[in-house]
Amino acid sequence: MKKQELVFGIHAVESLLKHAPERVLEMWLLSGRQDDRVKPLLEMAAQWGIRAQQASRKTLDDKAESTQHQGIIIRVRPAKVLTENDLEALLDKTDSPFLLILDGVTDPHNLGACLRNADAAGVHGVIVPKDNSVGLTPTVSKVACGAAETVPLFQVTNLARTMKRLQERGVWIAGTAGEADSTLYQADLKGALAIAMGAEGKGLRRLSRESCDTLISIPMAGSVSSLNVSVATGICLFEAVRQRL
Ligand SMILES: C[S@@+](CC[C@H](N)C(=O)[O-])C[C@H]1O[C@@H](n2cnc3c(N)ncnc32)[C@H](O)[C@@H]1O
Repeated sequence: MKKQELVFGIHAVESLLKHAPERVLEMWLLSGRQDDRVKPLLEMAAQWGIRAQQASRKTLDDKAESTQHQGIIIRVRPAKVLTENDLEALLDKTDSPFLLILDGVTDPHNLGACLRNADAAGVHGVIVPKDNSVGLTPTVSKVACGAAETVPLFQVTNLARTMKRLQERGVWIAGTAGEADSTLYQADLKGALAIAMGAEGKGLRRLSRESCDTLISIPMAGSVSSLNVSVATGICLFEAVRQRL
C-alpha cells in the first residue's frame, strides 16, 4: 500500500483541508502565487502547522505529472480504504440508501466525474471492484473537484457477491445498458437503490448484469450507440434524485 500520495488543484486541496486536514503532510505553492483563491487554503493549512513551500511551475508540473495543478499541490497520507465491512456499517445507519456501483471504470477522468456527480446527487456511497478499476489517484481527486473526500468509495473483492448482499439488505439494483428494453424514465427509483454502471469499453460484466434486479437504458435519439459513462451516470442519478424528492 502507498504510504503517501499527492492531491492537486484548488477544489481538491480545499476539500481535503476541510474534510480530512489531519491527512495533509506537506504543501507546495507556485512561487509568487498569493491571490484570493489560495489565501484561505494557506490559512487553513497553517492551522494544522503546514507552511506552503514555494516551487517553480516546472517543479509542480513534475510532481503532479500534469499541468492541471492550478499552482497548488499537497502531499497527504492515503485515505483509509473502505471495504465490505464499512459498506455494511453504512447500510446499518442509512434508512433509504442511494448507492452507485461502477463496474470496472478505468479512466481516472471518468471516476473523478462520477464521484462529482455522486456528491452532487447526494449518493451515500460508490462501490467499485478492487481489481480492474482505477483507485483514488491524484487525477481522480482533481477531476472530482473535492468529491473524492466527501463521497465514501467502497472497494470490494467480489462485486457480484456484494450486489447479492445489497439485495439481501433490501437494496434494489438497477443496472444500465444501452440495449435494455425498459427505459430509465419507466423505472421506479425511489426507496433503497443502487444504480450500476458499466465500464468504458465493455459495459457491465455478465455476472454483474445478471445480478441486477432490472436493466434500464437511457433513450438515444441520434446515431451514437452509447454515452460516456460519467455522462450516463449523471443522467441516471439525477432522474433518481427527481423521483426521490
Ligand atoms: C461507454 S458505455 C459502454 C458501452 C458498451 N459498449 C456497452 O455495450 O455497454 C459505459 C457505460 O455507460 C452507461 N451507458 C452509456 N450509454 C447508455 C445508455 N444509452 N443507456 C444506459 N446506460 C448507458 C452504461 O452503464 C455503460 O455500461
